[in-house]
Formats: sequence, C-alpha cells, structure tokens
Amino acid sequence: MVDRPNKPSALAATPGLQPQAQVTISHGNSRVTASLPTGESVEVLLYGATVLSWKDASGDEKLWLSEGAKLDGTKAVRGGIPLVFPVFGTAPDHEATSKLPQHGFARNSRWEFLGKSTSESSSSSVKLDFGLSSENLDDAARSLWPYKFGLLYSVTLDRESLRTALVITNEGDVPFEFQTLLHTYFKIKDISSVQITGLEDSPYHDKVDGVKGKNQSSDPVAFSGETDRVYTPVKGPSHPVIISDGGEAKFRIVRDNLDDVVVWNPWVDKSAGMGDFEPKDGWKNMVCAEAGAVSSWQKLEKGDAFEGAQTIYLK
Ligand SMILES: O=P(O)(O)OC[C@H]1O[C@H](O)[C@H](O)[C@@H](O)[C@@H]1O
Repeated sequence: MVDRPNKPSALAATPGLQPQAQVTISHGNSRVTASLPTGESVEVLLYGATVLSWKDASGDEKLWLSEGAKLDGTKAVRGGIPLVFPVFGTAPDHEATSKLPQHGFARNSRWEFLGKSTSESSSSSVKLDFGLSSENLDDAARSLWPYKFGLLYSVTLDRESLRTALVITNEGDVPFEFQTLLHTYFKIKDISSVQITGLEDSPYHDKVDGVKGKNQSSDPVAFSGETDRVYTPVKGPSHPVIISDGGEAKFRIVRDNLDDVVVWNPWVDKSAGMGDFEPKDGWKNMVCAEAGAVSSWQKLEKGDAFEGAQTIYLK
C-alpha cells in the first residue's frame, strides 16, 4: 500500500480487528518524520534525502549529527546518513565524473517525498520513499553529469532496525558508470573503546597514509588517530559488520549488493579543519561505517537498474 503524502497522516486501523495504535507521519516543506506507536522514530531531510535522526523506543538517538551541520540546503549535512552518488570522494582520472564535487550531487540535491508504504496488518514498520532524477536536478549538476538517471531511496523504520535502500536506474540511451555509498555517522559513547568486527583479514586502502597498496589485519578495527579506510570485506555483504562500544555490541550492519565498507573518524586535526563539525571534540562520539560500492565503478547499461542497501540492527 502506498499513500501519497499527508500532513500529518496516520494509518487507518484494519476493519474488524482491535484498533491499533498508529504510525504517524509528518511531512513539512523540508523534512519528513515517521514514528511507530512504540516510540521509535526517523527523520529525513528532503535536501539530500539525508536521514538526520533515528531514535529507539526510549528516545535514544542512534546517529551522530554535528551541532554545526547546515540543514538549510547550503551544504551537505555533516552527520546522519548523507547519500554519496555518483562518485565517492573526487575522481580526477575518471573523465565522466571528474568535474563533480566531492561525493557527487545526491547529498546536495533536493529530493521528492514519494510517500509511505506499510503492510496492512502491521504498525511495527514504515517505509518512506524518496526520488531524485535527472529531470529535477539543478542545471549546475546536470551540466557536470549529463546522464539520464532515476534514484529511488527507501528508508524503512522497524522496531529494531533501520534499512536504507537505493535503486539506481539508467533512463537514458548511453551507459554510465557510478559509485555510491551510505555515509552513516553512528553515535557512540567513546571512540577509544569502539571496535569494529567483520573486516578482519580483508584488504583495505588506507586513505590517511595515502599508500595505494592493499593492507590487511586479522584484528578488529580500533581507533587511536585519524582513520579513513576503504575495506572490501572478504566474507561478502551479508556477513555483518558489528560496531561495539565499551565492549557491548551496539550496531550490526548487513549489506545487500554493496561490497565495500569505509571506516572514518577525523580525530583532532581534521575535525578542527571542518567548519561545520561541532562540537570540536565531537569526533570522540562518532564513527562512520559506510556501506558502499566505491572501490571500482559500477556500469549501468540503458534501461538497467542497480540496487544496494544496508540494514542496521540494534541487536
Ligand atoms: O567532508 P566530506 O566531503 O563530507 O567527507 C567526509 C569523509 O567521507 C568519507 O568517509 C571519506 O573516506 C573521507 O575521506 C572524507 O573525509
């Protein structure tokens, strides 16, 4: 069932059954929020279709959002889940994307809210759909990347998980190549006691030391300085990547069709250099684990589609 956006709206109770508490959606000019009757919530900014907030039933925030993040459409959001497309970082050697700004244009474009979907019988999950296509791209972005494409981004809030899924379609006559990434900023208590497992024995490119060759380690990832690595986990996307904080597993990330995981923490100096990174010691309370397809290029022929997704479980 897909409903057109309402302001605010709620799911009708199923006739003949006990009236159920309802999923509530509110859709303003700049953002969409959805709450389950049990209290979990998600908030998405139309600018970039950036997930800004994901809270559990007790109201505890799971994503890190900079206090200095620009939410007015003047800059990509520093925090939450910005969407990277069609290039990760910059790619001066890849002609078709070489003129694009860092991480492409998806995170800097205004998306359309397409509506919500729910299952008839359940008020324990809600899916919000967002769209961006070459037709509603601004002229500047379209002139830098003149391909015809469609993006459908679905954000599904469940009681114990958040799923973000992106479908990319080639709607033009010529093939194009792209990279994509779900740049998730996780909120954590203390970076010095964070460990990430699931990336052991996997090759990675270390962007901090700039050495192009592949590294690898049999230990979980731990943090003691600026960290910026592109992993291609050997066990494949369905093997979970787990973030633990103070010895306790906090997030379990399972990927669909996204072969890479970027791990990023800017630490002291890099945070100091980012004008929208606040508080300045906020790097202690965040870690990015970013599911993506970035270590090579994905090619989409005319009419073809690519789907990539992550599901983040709280247990
Ligand atoms: O500052 P941004 O353009 O948002 O990029 C933030 C970070 O994104 C990724 O994690 C990259 O691997 C980093 O190299 C980059 O610094």
